[in-house]
Amino acid sequence: MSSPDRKRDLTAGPEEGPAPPFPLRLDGKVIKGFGRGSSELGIPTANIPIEGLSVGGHSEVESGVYYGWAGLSACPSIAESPPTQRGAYTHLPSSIQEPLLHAAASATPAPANQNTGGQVYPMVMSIGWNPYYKNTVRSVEVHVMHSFSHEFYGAHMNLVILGYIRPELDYVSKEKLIEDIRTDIEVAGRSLAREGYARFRGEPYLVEFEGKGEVGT
Ligand SMILES: Cc1cc2nc3c(=O)[nH]c(=O)nc-3n(C[C@H](O)[C@H](O)[C@H](O)COP(=O)(O)O)c2cc1C
Ligand SMILES: Nc1ncnc2c1ncn2[C@@H]1O[C@H](COP(=O)(O)OP(=O)(O)O)[C@@H](O)[C@H]1O
Ligand SMILES: [Mg+2]
Repeated sequence: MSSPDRKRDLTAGPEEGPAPPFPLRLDGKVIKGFGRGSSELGIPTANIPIEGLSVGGHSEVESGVYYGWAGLSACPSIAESPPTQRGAYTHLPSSIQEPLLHAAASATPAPANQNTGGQVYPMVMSIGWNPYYKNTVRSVEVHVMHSFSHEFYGAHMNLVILGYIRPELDYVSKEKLIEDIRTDIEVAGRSLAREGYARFRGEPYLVEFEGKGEVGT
C-alpha cells in the first residue's frame, strides 16, 4: 500500500535522454476498457491490446507507470484539438504548460507523419494489473496529456516510451490514486520537455483512422 505523504521526484530518467531499454515502441488500436478512467477518476485512459507489448525484442515489459509520446491516427477528435493549440495544456500544472507547448512546436515530425493528418501528443501510461481495482487481466492504458472534445475509440495509437516513473501501487482510497496519477502527469510533462526527450516527438509513426474499436480487437 502506498504511503500517502511520500515525497516524489518531479522528473524521471537521466537528464540527457533515454537510457536502455528505452526507447521502447508499442502500437495498437484503441479499445474499450472497464469505463472507470473518465467516470471514476476523471482521468481518461486510451486502452490498447496487451498483445502488442512484446515489440522491439523485449518479450516481457515490467508493469509500472511510464512516459513518452503518443501518435494518434487522423480522427475527428484530433482535428479539433491539435497538440500545438494554445490552451491545449491548461488542465495541467502551469509550470509545465510552456515547456510542453515548446516541445510540441519545436520538434520536427517524421516524414511518414507529415501527410497523414495524425498528431503526436505527450503521454503517461500504466502497464499492469491495476492493483487498486484488482483486475484479473493485465492492461496497457495511455492518458494522453491533452483535452479532447470527443473519444477516439478505433484510432491507431503509436507509442514511443522513453522512461519509467514508478511501480503500480495499491492505495487506501481512490483520492490517493488520483493524487499520484496527477503527480505522474506532472513528472511526465517535465521529463518530456527536456531536450533529449522532446526530440523523440517526431518518431511515432502514424497510420490512417480505421473506425470504431471493440473489446479484444
Ligand atoms: C499514469 C497512470 C498511473 C496509474 N497508476 C496506477 C496504480 O498505481 N495503481 C492502480 O491500481 N491503477 C493505476 N492506474 C490505472 C487506473 O486505475 C486506470 O487507469 C483506471 O482503472 C481506468 O481503467 P479503464 O481504462 O479500464 O477504465 C494508473 C493509470 C495511469 C494513467
Ligand atoms: N486525454 C485523453 N487520454 C486518453 N483517452 C481519452 C482522452 N480524452 C478522451 N479520451 C477517450 O476516452 C477513452 C477512455 O476513457 P476511459 O474512461 O478510460 O474508458 P475505457 O475504460 O473504455 O478505457 C479513450 O479510449 C478515448 O477514446
Ligand atoms: Mg481507459
